[in-house]
Amino acid sequence: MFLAGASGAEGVVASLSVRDVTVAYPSGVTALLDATFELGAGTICGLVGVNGSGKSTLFKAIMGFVTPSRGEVRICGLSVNKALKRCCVAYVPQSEEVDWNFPVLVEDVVMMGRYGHMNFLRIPTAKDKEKVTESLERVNMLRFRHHQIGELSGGQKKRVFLARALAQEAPVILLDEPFTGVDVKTETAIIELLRQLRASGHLMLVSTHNLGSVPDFCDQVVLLNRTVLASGPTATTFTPQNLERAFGGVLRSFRIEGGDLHDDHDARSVTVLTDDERPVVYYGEGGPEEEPLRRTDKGA
Ligand SMILES: Nc1ncnc2c1ncn2[C@@H]1O[C@H](COP(=O)(O)OP(=O)(O)OP(=O)(O)O)[C@@H](O)[C@H]1O
Repeated sequence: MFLAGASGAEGVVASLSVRDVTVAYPSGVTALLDATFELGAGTICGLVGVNGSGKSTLFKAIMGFVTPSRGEVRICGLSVNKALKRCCVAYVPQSEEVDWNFPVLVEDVVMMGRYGHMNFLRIPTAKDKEKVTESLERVNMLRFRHHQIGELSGGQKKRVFLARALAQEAPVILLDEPFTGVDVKTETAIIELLRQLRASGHLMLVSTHNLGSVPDFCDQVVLLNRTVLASGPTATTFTPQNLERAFGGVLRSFRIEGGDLHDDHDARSVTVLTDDERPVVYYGEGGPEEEPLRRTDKGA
C-alpha cells in the first residue's frame, strides 16, 4: 500500500498495533486494561464506547502523552517515540482540549503540522507553505487562512485541525470525536475526506458517539469499555450483541438527539435496535415505535 508525501514517514506503511496496553492514572483509576487490537493500511476504524470507557486515554497512549504501565503500542512498526519523530502519527483533538483564546492565525495552526519536517529554527520552506495551502484547500478553509482560530465556528475549527493533520502527512491519523459540534454538511465533508485518505493508504482511528454513521464509513470497529470488548471488520463486529456488551444493554432503544451532536437545529436522532442479527439504524425524529424518516440495514 502506497503512502503519499516526502516526509519522515515516506515509504512507511500505515499500521497500528496495541498489545495488552494497561494505563493507570496517578489517581488510581485504571482507564485501560490489557487493550489489544491491530489495524492495517487503508482503514477507517471507529472507536466506540460509553463516556469514560477509555477512548481518549487510548489516544493519549498512542500519542505518547501517557505511558502504559504494561503492554506496547507500535505505529507503522515503530515504537511511539520513533513514530512521533518520523511524523508517522497525527492527532485531531476534541475541541475542549484546545485553548481557543490563544491568538494564532488559521494558517499558523496548520503550519504546526509541518514542524516535524523542519529543522530546529522552524523556518518554513516553499514546500511547507505549499502543503499548508493544499491542506486548507482540501478542507475548504483556504479563505479563512488569515483569520484568528478563535473567531471560527466549532465545525470550522475542526476542519482547521484536520488540515493540520493533513499538512503533517502522517500515515496514521487519530480523530477524537470529529463529528461533535459540527453540522451534517461538515460531517459529510469530513467523512468524504477520510474515505479519500483511506484510498491513499492512510489508517484512521476515529472515536465517535455517532453510532448511526459507523456502518456507513468505518470498515473496522473497536468496541471499548476499559478494555477492548471486540475488534474487527464492522460487518462482523458492529453487532447488536457486541453493542449491548459495550453499552450495558441500553441499546434496545439507543437514541442520540441532534441537539447533542450539532450546533445547528438538525433534529436527527439515531436509534439502534437489537431485535435483529444485524444493526438496524434509524435516522429520524421518531423513536422505535414511530415511523423513521430513513432506514438503513448495514452490517453482517
Ligand atoms: N488525567 C486523568 N486523571 C485521572 N483519571 C482520568 C484522567 N483522564 C481520564 N481519567 C479517567 O479514566 C477513565 C477513562 O477516561 P477517558 O477520558 O479515556 O474516557 P473516554 O472514553 O474518552 O470518555 P468520553 O467519551 O467521555 O470522552 C475515566 O474514568 C476518567 O475519569
